[in-house]
Amino acid sequence: MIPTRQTENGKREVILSAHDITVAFGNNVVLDNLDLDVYRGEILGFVGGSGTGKSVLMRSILRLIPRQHGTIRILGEDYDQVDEAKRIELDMRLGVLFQHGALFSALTVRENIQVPMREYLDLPRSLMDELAELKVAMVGLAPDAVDKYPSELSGGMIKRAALARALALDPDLVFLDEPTSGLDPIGAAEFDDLIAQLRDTLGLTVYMVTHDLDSLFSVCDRVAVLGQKRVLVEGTIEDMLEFDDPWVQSYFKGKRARMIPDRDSEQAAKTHYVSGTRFPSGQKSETI
Ligand SMILES: Nc1ncnc2c1ncn2[C@@H]1O[C@H](COP(=O)(O)OP(=O)(O)OP(=O)(O)O)[C@@H](O)[C@H]1O
Repeated sequence: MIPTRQTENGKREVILSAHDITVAFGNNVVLDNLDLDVYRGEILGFVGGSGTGKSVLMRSILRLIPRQHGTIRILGEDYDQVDEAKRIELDMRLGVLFQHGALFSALTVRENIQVPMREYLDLPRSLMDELAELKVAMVGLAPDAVDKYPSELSGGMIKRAALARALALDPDLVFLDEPTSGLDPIGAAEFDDLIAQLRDTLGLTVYMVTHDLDSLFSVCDRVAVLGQKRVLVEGTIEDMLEFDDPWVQSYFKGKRARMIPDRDSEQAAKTHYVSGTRFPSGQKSETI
């Protein structure tokens, strides 16, 4: 089931729309007239070969790098056409988790989470403290993690703390750049579960750049594949498996791929997996 909010005419609400996006660095055209829609309440997995431009697209959407052409609409508003006040309002609707967490090492978890609050809001310190503690609980960290420095945290805890910071302003849409990279299989599966839980409880929309097949199979409602400088195909995992393209076929059906668990039935719990991949949390390793 894809939990999406419907607009009044019954259509799924597009929360982010990238249209006709072209990004080039000198003569190196990385994205060429790319189109992509993200729907409210979904987890979209964004995949593609190394160097195809996944990070470039994410950074372009976030206006961290310029584009030559194209329109970005967030919550129906054209990012380039709105006034400064509206742009700030839209920025507050977005949260970002960069690839290695990117926490400020000189700040505690509490202070890291409060960075966006200080930037965008004018709140009393006691309220910011309460909010930081709430976010820490929300991402499944122990209460005492709030006053630790990043150097005192494990890799998985850093990802959670960075997610807590991305959630600091209660965004509608979060961008996650390879959130499970560097985590062990159990930590990665737990992180996937957390993302799915936040989608279900907060109605969060998630744009996730990933190489992690397990995340794609277990939590993504939809997948988009970047190739040939554009979105080559988008749809369900089943759509990917049927799509006639050598890269897509080898990615989703290759040695590292596995059977699709039936996510809507109890059979999922019994699904056997190809050796070498990780398992949804709560399942024991079982190989065929
Ligand atoms: N700031 C930049 N200046 C010049 N070229 C860049 C810049 N950022 C990215 N590129 C180029 O854009 C292309 C796409 O890079 P990008 O980092 O988006 O790939 P990716 O799909 O995220 O790869 P990976 O999966 O390996 O992280 C590469 O050829 C890269 O060298």
